[in-house]
Amino acid sequence: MIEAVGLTKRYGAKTAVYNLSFQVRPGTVTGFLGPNGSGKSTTMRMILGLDAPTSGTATIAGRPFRSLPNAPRQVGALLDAKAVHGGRSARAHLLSLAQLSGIPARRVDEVLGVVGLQDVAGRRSKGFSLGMGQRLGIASALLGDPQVLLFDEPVNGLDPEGILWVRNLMKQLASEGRTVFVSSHLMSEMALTAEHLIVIGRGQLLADMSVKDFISANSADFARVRTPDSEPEQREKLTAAIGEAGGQATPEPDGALRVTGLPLPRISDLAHEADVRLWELSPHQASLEEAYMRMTQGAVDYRSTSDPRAGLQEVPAGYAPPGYGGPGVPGQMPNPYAQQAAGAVPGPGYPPPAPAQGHPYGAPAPYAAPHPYGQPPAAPMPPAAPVDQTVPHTEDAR
Ligand SMILES: Nc1ncnc2c1ncn2[C@@H]1O[C@H](COP(=O)(O)OP(=O)(O)OP(=O)(O)O)[C@@H](O)[C@H]1O
Repeated sequence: MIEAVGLTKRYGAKTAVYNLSFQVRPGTVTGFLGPNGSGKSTTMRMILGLDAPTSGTATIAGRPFRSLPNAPRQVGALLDAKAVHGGRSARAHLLSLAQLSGIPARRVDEVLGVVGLQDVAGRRSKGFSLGMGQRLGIASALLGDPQVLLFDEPVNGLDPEGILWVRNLMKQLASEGRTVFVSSHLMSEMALTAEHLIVIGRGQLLADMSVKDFISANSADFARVRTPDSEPEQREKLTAAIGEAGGQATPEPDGALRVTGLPLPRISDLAHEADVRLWELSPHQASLEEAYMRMTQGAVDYRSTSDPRAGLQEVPAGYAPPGYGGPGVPGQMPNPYAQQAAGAVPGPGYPPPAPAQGHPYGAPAPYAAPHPYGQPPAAPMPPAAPVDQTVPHTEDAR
């Protein structure tokens, strides 16, 4: 299990991560979502001991990464697929990692097979495509047959077949009881891959819940209702009738109404009673992408001037307040730190910097594993051989 408790990271005046607490449990794929610059990579780096938290802790199996015995056998990560010596072949790269971590050389060919790079294993990695580089990175992460895996944007640059392969691999790894924590910008992909989500915005926790609950909590099923475009008074009449009946009707950018709080038959009856003709009355269930955009619309740092979110409804109270104080979302999976998050309410611009807390492990160590390439993993990944106890622990190997 991965656990973050009160994790905070400041870079000078910039607060990249603030008071983040969550758990990533084994046996499921947990997606890590957040807009650009929201602190996902920083969080992953802190979990992997590559960055020292300003305050708070990040542990794996109860220990900080750097104090894990034989960390490369327990934790595998893909942070930056380009973190490979381009002059080395894929096999040589993996062999050097294996040797530094006391992993038997035969494991290299096993993971090359798992990621589908066996035919190009002798080629220098600088000639690899983005997707091949991703596969090599995934191979590095799998090398130690770890129980805990972190992947930062693993499908970056992959073609549809590669994306499907990564999806199957993540699910398979989780089904083997491993802890799989994966960040992605691709919501549709995350909806198909992850069962659980941790969503952050501007470094703070916005949600910690199942994909299903996230969608229903943030999409609040609604009806799309359309009245004749040329008769705006019909729309106004219906809006008033819906309001009197206890529903909410808000205009959509295309002129339709988004109605919540009333079932479809009731809306139909109200329209009939008000003598309003309907051109459309349809149920709507939001996608993960839509739910995500609603949840994070207040937490986006970088936004185009023609942002399609402009037309989205306000986030309901208690979902993503300006200060991102806490989840407070119906159906949310219990987060043991919810109380803490709810109490934080740091407001715009984050709270004043807390006194820096020395990190016991000093400077970052390189751990970034490169990426993979390959066919769908038909068979479970072969286990690595037992650890060779004669090899000294080299946790900084990666
Ligand atoms: N070494 C650093 N020095 C200063 N600021 C940093 C550093 N690393 C990250 N940041 C800042 O911290 C914030 C969070 O960055 P981070 O890369 O963790 O976000 P992210 O969610 O991974 O973004 P993306 O989805 O775009 O990769 C950003 O504003 C970023 O500019």
